[in-house]
Amino acid sequence: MGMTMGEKILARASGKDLVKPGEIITAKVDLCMSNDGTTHLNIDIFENQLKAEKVFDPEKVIFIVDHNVPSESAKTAQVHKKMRIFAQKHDIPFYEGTGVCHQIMIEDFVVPGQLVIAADSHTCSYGGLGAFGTGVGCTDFTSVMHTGEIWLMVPETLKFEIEGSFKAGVYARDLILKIIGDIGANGANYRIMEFGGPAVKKFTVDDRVVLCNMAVEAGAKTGLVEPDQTAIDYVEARGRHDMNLFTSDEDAVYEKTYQYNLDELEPMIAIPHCVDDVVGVTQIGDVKIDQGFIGSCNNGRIEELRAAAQILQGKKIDPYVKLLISPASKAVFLEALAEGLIDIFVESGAMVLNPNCSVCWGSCQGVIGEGETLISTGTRNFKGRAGHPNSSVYLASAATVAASALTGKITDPRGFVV
Ligand SMILES: CC(C)[C@H](C(=O)O)[C@@H](O)C(=O)O
Ligand code: SF4
Repeated sequence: MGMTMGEKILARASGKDLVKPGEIITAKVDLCMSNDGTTHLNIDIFENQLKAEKVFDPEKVIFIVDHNVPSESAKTAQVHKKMRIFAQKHDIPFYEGTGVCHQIMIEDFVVPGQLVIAADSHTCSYGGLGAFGTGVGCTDFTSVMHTGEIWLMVPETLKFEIEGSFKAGVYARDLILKIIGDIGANGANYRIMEFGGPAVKKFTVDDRVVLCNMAVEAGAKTGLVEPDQTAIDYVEARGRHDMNLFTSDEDAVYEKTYQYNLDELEPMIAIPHCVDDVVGVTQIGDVKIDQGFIGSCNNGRIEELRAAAQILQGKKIDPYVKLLISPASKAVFLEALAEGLIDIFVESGAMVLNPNCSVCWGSCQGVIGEGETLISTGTRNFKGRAGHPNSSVYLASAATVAASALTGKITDPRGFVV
């Protein structure tokens, strides 16, 4: 019986030839990462409860300040200071204010075939490069940081076979929203979502990351795309050459297979307050907005910024609407600057912010008030996610957010793209 690529990654990490769903393994971790959402708690557990002296490997533990940066309060400044001191003491890579943690991991660390554990739920993003990334809580993370090992149950795998090609104005973001809407927020609980088929083979790494990043919003343990030349080129261009290219066997066993055709896909919107409450833009009706946000680990990369710039070029946003744009990393920001995208955003009336979690996290900048409505490229639209408990968040693609900022209400971007 064959194995899926996810099973192969876990077999390698646990030193076995074969693993099966349901089996409990002890695996060696290739990298682990923690951000300012919870690292202060991890440090407390590490120092005061474990009384640990050293991290398992200073080259494999990464701290990233991205959620509340620059700090908006003395309390978060203290959290960042604690991270900085620990990182210096243990001589581990430390990033502050240079991008959303997952984007930095993808740009600077992850290679196909790795097992990566991080104290953040969207660690599943690394499946875009063919790596098994998964998020854990503080106690599990602290133990990984100390021992370099973790126990895991091997998940079942769901296969998503994608064919066709995107119509103008429709993106990978719309596909993942559609999938989550169809299978539900618990539809992939503790499963691997493996995305494949002829369409995905043609996807860029950015698009693959968009799919895998939101796997956790369907409850998945991770999302994966088979690594190929596209993934190899991405990591080799960034100086990383040592990798394992695991692909699924012909006779691998999947719990279920789903089929999607991109030719039939329209721009999709998740309506408040659940990520799986998804409708097509043509069904949305008249929804006025107060603010738009383009950014996050799901949709703040260069391809999404290009899509937004194409729509905003030479136009002005609605004078009673704010549009906030935060490139996902310093590298993305510099690329956007070089391509003239930042000029287009600023000329349109948008506010361009430093790379960080920003409005997606809803506690640092661009917080919305009572009764306000946000349309966002972030990952979640839970009640209060972007600010006041009585506010509303709609999730959509960068193109839909840009088109909506121009008109002041949720708008189909297809009328704006060529
Ligand atoms: C702060 C962190 C623990 C959290 C997560 O795990 O996802 C955050 O990144 C989020 O998106 O809600
Ligand atoms: S951008 Fe949003 S989803 Fe991603 S890590 Fe930050 S807060 Fe979490």
